[in-house]
Amino acid sequence: MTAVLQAHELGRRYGRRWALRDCTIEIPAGHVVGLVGPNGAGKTTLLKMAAGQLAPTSGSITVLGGLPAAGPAQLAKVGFVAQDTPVYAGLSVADHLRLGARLNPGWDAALARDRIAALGLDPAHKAGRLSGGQRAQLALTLGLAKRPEVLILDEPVASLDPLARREFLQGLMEAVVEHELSVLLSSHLVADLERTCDYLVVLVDSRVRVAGEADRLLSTHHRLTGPRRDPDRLPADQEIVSARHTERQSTFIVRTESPIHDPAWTVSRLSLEDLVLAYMEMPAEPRRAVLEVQR
Ligand SMILES: Nc1ncnc2c1ncn2[C@@H]1O[C@H](COP(=O)(O)OP(=O)(O)OP(=O)(O)O)[C@@H](O)[C@H]1O
Repeated sequence: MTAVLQAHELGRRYGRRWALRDCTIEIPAGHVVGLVGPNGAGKTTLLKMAAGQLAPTSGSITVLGGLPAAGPAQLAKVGFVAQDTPVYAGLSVADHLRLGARLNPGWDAALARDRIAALGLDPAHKAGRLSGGQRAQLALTLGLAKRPEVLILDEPVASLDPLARREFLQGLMEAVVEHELSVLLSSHLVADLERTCDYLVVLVDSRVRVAGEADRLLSTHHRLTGPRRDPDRLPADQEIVSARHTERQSTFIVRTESPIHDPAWTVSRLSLEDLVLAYMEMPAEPRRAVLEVQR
């Protein structure tokens, strides 16, 4: 199956500063992919390169096997909803749908109309008078009605309250199931991604720290708690993501494919949030660095 996004040593620099560097990644199609990382990590930079709005400084990127924005066919396959829910304040909801129909050859007018009705939005309402949540829903509707194969959403829920956030993500999940599309979505809030995403990419300081299917990441990462131990005495196949020590006790988060039999450890599973936070806190050059978990 063609990868939804494939990048090889991809990098983007602004002046002398790298916003994204050495990004080598292959994300299979058919997932809801969460791109997570703190402010300034490089999420928007990666998504804009995938959408063809920004050219790489180095390396290469393909989306569904094609170069981003390489022509009408590629443009039709990829929907992009930029940060801050881009709608035109002076245009009505109906105007937005007309514009969408004009600009997109594969426009699904029935989908757009039905979704707007289901959301209870008045087609005559000006977008500038909609709430943040309603604007986000309008932008999502435009992205979905284009009927892309992959929908890229940059921080779609950042400005929404928890209820609007949940409604937005629920609507997105329903659309994913109904239209069988892949989704790439960025957020700095892990809790949003926990319910929504089945594939995760963690970006910190312009580098990919870890990437992989959520289930697989969860089954290969463990928290070990036990008597204080030097990290160098852990088996070589246990890659250390984080280590904390008190005078008597050590707690490690490790990644390993092998079962852990050491009776000295209490082994516990991680939540996705624990896992992401551990990678966010991981120093850039840890002992036995874990850079990527890819499948
Ligand atoms: N147009 C630009 N000119 C100069 N530097 C930029 C530009 N756009 C982004 N950067 C820098 O590149 C880095 C990555 O930015 P990017 O917007 O990709 O991060 P992000 O992870 O999306 O952050 P956020 O969560 O705050 O949206 C940051 O240090 C940012 O300051």
